[in-house]
Amino acid sequence: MSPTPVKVAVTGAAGQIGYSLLFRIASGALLGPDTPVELRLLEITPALKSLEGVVMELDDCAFPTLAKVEIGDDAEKVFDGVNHALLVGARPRGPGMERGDLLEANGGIFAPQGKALNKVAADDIRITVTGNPANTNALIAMSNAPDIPTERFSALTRLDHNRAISQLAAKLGVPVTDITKMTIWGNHSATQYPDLFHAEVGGRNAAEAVGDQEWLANTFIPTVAKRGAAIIEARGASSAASAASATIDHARTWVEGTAEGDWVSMAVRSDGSYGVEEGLISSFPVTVKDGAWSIVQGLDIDEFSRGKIDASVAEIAEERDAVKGLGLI
Ligand SMILES: NC(=O)c1ccc[n+]([C@@H]2O[C@H](COP(=O)([O-])OP(=O)(O)OC[C@H]3O[C@@H](n4cnc5c(N)ncnc54)[C@H](O)[C@@H]3O)[C@@H](O)[C@H]2O)c1
Ligand SMILES: O=C(O)C[C@H](O)C(=O)O
Repeated sequence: MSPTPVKVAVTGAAGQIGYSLLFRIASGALLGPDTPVELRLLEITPALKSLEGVVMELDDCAFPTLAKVEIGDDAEKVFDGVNHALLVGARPRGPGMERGDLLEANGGIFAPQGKALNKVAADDIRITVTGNPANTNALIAMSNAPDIPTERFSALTRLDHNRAISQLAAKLGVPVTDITKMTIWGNHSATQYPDLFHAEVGGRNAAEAVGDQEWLANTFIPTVAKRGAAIIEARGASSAASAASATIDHARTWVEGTAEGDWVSMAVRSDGSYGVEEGLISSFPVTVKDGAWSIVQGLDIDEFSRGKIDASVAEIAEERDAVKGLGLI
């Protein structure tokens, strides 16, 4: 095992996602069985007692890869020297709420956290925002961390990506491992666009394999895009274990890279690719190599896809304008 632990910060560590995420990270699911991990857990003061209980449980697992756990309510202390920051802590959506309702409540969390990361994180810091509205929270954190390269900020659309793979696999009766090149474009919200025109099933174009535009437009897309709401409706609480799992998938791909001939979905700062306004945090198909992501270039976007991407990006721009109005960026 390598001697120096990798420092992984998790915010909202006493929450629902945290309760699944921490045990996965500690057991090596993020960085593998040979890399010790030091967990740095940030919570608000009233949640620290509950977090102490979670730490007792982490201790009781005796994970060989867990080198140390530190907890606290001071972002500058918790983020000191961290290599990965998984920003989960935010107020989740309740029944009937849209993600936009969360902008103000959660925006105030991500500006100070961006500032703290800017001040004390390690030089190789990589930041993944899971807390909603994830794209805009990532923009807020990024805008408040001028010394951290913008490509180190990302927001989670891997859960949507995984949901899209799962729905497609079920429709075609194939294993999820047959599906490659899935893309989620745009916002982690109901406007997101899960794209089957570039996905492949066993090497064959997915939209052609489905051969049913009606299903694609009126079942597949809304099922994936509204899955978060369906889970809230069914569970009375937002997705947690699947969100934690996707957060691990996202951060692990960032470390390990994408498989040859495949890509993943990540919400990252747009460089203007595919007509997405530069500077917005939007989901794209990306490949990852040596710890750096690149937006997949050269995909043909037809009129149907263009309309869907534009609608979701327009929503991200509206959120950007709203947080600008609130002085958060
Ligand atoms: N991007 C995605 O795919 C995805 C999926 C599921 C959930 N989410 C979002 O993740 C977030 C967390 O969900 P959850 O179910 O774990 O919620 P939760 O309410 O169970 O936990 C959130 C935790 O964050 C903590 N917190 C609040 N403000 C904080 C701050 N300033 N610093 C540190 N911690 C803080 C709270 O005390 C709480 O323990 C929500 O915003 C939810 O909507 C995103
Ligand atoms: O939809 C939500 O508010 C929760 C989460 O973002 C999800 O997609 O499950």
